[in-house]
Amino acid sequence: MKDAKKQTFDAIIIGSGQAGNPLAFALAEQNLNVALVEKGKFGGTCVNTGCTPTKAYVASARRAWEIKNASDLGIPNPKLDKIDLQKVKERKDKIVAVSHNGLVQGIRKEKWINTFQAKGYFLDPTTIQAGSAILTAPKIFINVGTRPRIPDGFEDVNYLTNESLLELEELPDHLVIIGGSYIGLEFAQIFRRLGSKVTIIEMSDRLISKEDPDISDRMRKILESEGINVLCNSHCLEGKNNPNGGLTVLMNCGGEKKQALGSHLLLATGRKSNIDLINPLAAGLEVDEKGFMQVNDLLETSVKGIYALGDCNGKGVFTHTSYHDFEVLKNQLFGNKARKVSDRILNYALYTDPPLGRAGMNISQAKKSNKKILYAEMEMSQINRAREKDETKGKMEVIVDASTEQILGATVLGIGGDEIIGVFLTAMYSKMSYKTLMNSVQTHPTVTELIPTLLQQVKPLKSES
Ligand SMILES: Cc1cc2nc3c(=O)[nH]c(=O)nc-3n(C[C@H](O)[C@H](O)[C@H](O)COP(=O)(O)OP(=O)(O)OC[C@H]3O[C@@H](n4cnc5c(N)ncnc54)[C@H](O)[C@@H]3O)c2cc1C
Ligand SMILES: NC(=O)c1ccc[n+]([C@@H]2O[C@H](COP(=O)([O-])OP(=O)(O)OC[C@H]3O[C@@H](n4cnc5c(N)ncnc54)[C@H](O)[C@@H]3O)[C@@H](O)[C@H]2O)c1
Repeated sequence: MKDAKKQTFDAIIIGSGQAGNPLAFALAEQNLNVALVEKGKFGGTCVNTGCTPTKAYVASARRAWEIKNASDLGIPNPKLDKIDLQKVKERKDKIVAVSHNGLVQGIRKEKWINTFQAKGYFLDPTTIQAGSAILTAPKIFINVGTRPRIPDGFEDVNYLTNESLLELEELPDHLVIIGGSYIGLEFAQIFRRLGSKVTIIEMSDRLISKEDPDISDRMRKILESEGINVLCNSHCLEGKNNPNGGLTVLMNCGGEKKQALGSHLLLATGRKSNIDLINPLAAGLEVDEKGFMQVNDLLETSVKGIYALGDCNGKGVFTHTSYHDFEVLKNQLFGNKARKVSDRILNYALYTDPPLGRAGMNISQAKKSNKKILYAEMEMSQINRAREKDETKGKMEVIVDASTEQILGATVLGIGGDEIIGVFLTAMYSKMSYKTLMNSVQTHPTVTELIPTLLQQVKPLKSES
C-alpha cells in the first residue's frame, strides 16, 4: 500500500461495540479526530444479534405463554393461533432498527467521527489497515468482541448460531441446542414457548454449570416443566446433515454413544475472541492462551497507546461490563483517573422466565472463601406477590460477611429477579451494613418487601472442610 493513502487521526477505534461507540462520542466531544472501523453492523453484538433481539423474542414468547396459561388465573383461554415467526421477527427487527439507526445517525452527525466499513487489523503499533485505507493514530482502542465458537466436528453441518437463528422466518419443528448455558437456555425457552419442540444437549452434568448446583437443578425443572427435553452429561462430538433434511448429533454420554435428531441445530457452545482478526502480533500485543487481549486494571495493553475494551479483553462478558470499560477509560483519559476495572461487582441476569438475577458471590464461592459467612434463603412460594401472580418458582438468597456485615452476594431466581437483584447490588456498592437494608421498609406488595425479612433470617454458613 502506498503511503499517500495514509490518513492520520488522534484515535482509532476498531469495533463499534458497547465500549467503542460511547468512546467515539467522548473523544469527539474533546474535538479529537476519530476513525471508527467496523466490519459488520454498527452497534455490535448487543444491539444487532445479542441482548436487544433476544429480549424482544423473550417478550413475544412470554406473551404466548401468558395466553396459553390464561386459565390458571381464571381467564378463559383465548385461542392462540400457530405463531407466525415472521411477525415476531418483524417486531424484533423494528426494535433493533431503532437502536441501530439511532446510533448510525448520531455518528453521521458528529463531524469528528470518521467511519470505515471494513475489517481493521494492525500493520504496526500505530497503523491499521481498514479495507483499502491505511489509518494511523497515537492511540488505538480495540473493541472487537467475540463470535460464536464452533466445536470441531460441526464445521460442515447446517448449523445455526445466535446470528442466523434470529433471521429464521419459520419456526423450527424441532430445535436441537448444543450448550446448556446462557445463550442456549434463553433460546430454548423462547422457541419452546413459540411452539417448537426443543432439546438442549449439555456436556456438563448440569445446566448453567457456573451457577450453584441448586440453581441449576431448579432451572432444569423450570425448563422441563414447559416441555423442553434436557440431556446433560452428553458431549456432542459430531453433526451430520440428514439426506432428507434435518440433522443428527452424535454424542458421547459417559462412554455410551448416542444420537439426537432435530430439524434445526443451534450451536450455543461459547464464544471465541475476535482478537485473532486484528493481527495482534504486528503490533507486538500479548494475547492470553484463550485468545483474549491482556490488559491491566486501566485497560492498557502491553503496548503503550493501545487499549482493549469489552469482551475481547476477557475481563467481562456483558454489555454493562463493556460499557463500564468505556467509563473507566474515559475517566483515565479525561477525568480524575480514579476509576478502574476492578471497581465493578460481578452482576448479570439470565433472561429465562422466571429470570435469574445474580450479584457477587454465590454459595459455592462463599464456601471456598476464608470469610465467616452468614446466609439466608427464601422460597418464592412464601412471597405473597409471587403467589398473587401465580409465579412461585425459584428462590431468593443472600450471602453476608459476618465480620464487616456487608453483603457479598445475592441470587434471585424468580419473578422480577432481573430487576430485584439491583437492590442487593446497590447495597453492595454502598458497602452498607446488611442491617440497614434489613431495617428498611419496602413497598407492599412486592417481592422486594421480603428482602428485609430474608436478611432477618441470616445464619452462619458452614464452609467446606
Ligand atoms: C445471544 C446473545 C445474548 C446476549 N444477551 C445479553 C444480555 O442480555 N445482557 C448482557 O449484558 N449481555 C448479553 N450478551 C453479551 C453482549 O452482547 C456483549 O457482552 C456485548 O455486546 C459487549 O460486547 P463488546 O463491546 O465487547 O463488543 P461487541 O458488541 O461484540 O462488538 C464488537 C464489534 O467489533 C466488530 N469487529 C470485530 N472484529 C473487527 C475487526 N477486525 N475490524 C472491525 N470491526 C471488527 C464486530 O463486527 C462487532 O460489531 C449477549 C450476547 C449474545 C451473543
Ligand atoms: N443474559 C445475558 O447476560 C446473556 C445472555 C446470553 C449470552 N450472554 C453472554 O454470552 C456468553 C456466551 O454464552 P454461551 O451460553 O454461548 O456460552 P458459555 O460458555 O456460557 O456456555 C457454553 C456451553 O456449551 C457447552 N458445550 C460446549 N461444547 C459442547 C459440546 N461439544 N457438547 C455439549 N456441550 C457443549 C459448555 O459445557 C457450556 O455449558 C456468556 O458468557 C454471556 O456473557 C449473556
